[in-house]
Amino acid sequence: MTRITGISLRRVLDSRGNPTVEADVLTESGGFGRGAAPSGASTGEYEAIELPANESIAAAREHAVPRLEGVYAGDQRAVDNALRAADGTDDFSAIGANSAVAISMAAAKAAADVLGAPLYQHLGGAFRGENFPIPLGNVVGGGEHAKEATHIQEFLAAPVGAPSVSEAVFANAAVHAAVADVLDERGVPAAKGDEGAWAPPISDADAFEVVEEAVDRVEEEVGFEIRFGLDMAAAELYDDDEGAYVYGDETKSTGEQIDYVADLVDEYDLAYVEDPLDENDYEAFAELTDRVGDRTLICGDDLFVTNVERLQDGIDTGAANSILIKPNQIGTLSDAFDAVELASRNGYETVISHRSGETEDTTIAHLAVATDAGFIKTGTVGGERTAKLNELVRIADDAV
Ligand SMILES: C=C(OP(=O)(O)O)C(=O)O
Ligand SMILES: [Mg+2]
Repeated sequence: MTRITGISLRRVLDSRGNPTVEADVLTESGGFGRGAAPSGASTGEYEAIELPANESIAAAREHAVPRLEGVYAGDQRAVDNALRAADGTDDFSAIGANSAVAISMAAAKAAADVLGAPLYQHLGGAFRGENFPIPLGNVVGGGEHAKEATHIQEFLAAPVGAPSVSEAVFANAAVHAAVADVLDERGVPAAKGDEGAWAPPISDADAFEVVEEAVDRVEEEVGFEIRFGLDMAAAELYDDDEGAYVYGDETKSTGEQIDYVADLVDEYDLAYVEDPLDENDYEAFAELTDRVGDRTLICGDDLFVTNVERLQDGIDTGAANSILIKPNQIGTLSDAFDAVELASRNGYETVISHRSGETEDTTIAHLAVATDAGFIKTGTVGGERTAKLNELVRIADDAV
């Protein structure tokens, strides 16, 4: 029933207005699935390769589509193995991770369609957990996502005490609105960055104050615990030649960066810190995790790039206690699942994530529920972000 009979690939717009790959998968019994690739701006050095959309589409049409016809979409590993075989490299540099992930997600949706199950149920199976992920909501940001804003890439609301997904999602939106109020009261104008977070021209130190104030206001209003966290995207701050982290005119050695982050964790009771150190520095990650890993999540994004080999290195060295999962970093849903499984087996928390360039695709909301992930990071406002957040609300409401 789920045998693939056709795959169409096309260029569509992503949220930055750049071309990205969309895939449609059809099965012999009329099943249909559509997936679209997201795209990063602060990409990790070890990610699978995204090709220009038209090149990726041409290569996938030539090498992947003929191999996939006849494969069962319901057998996700067979689909993803066929994608890997068609590509022939270990980083999807031949057909592009953008076509690969779009097809991988579209096949999963086509199979779910045939089976008459919601995607999270198809991916997670009958015995998936009953938990829902806590959404981490980007409310202030800069770095590679906005010019003339904070050096730290993302300040993320974390509604850890929310009684439901819906209340968590609305709490993050309220923090986003409260940040606008606090900035307004301080006379700070703010545009928005790539993910819809406010991108004010203020120092990182001021941003901590603004976000703390906004979180406190909303916490009081909703009556449950809201903390916040960061994505420091420190590989973008790290200068190899200087051997230091560069914050405008200031620099910090690796030791100073570890002290800085450890102090921030304690001063602001941070729930989460993603990529606090350079993507090549497992040792520094391990030192920081040793210091604060008992009271916060130290998450590897650029460090692990959803790659089981890099995650295993992290497990072996004690680097981080959590992993960001971005399917397009590795190219297929099977690879993303393998990373989740290895993480879970070793006590690492999993955070399913969007990219800064997104589409209306909602696969990651289903993936987060299917894998019983503790968190999902998919923005706060903006159509390409609310597409996932609203899908999460629908899943919780059993209305997909
Ligand atoms: C979502 C992120 O940004 P990008 O997609 O630009 O890598 C991130 O770094 O976690
Ligand atoms: Mg990141």
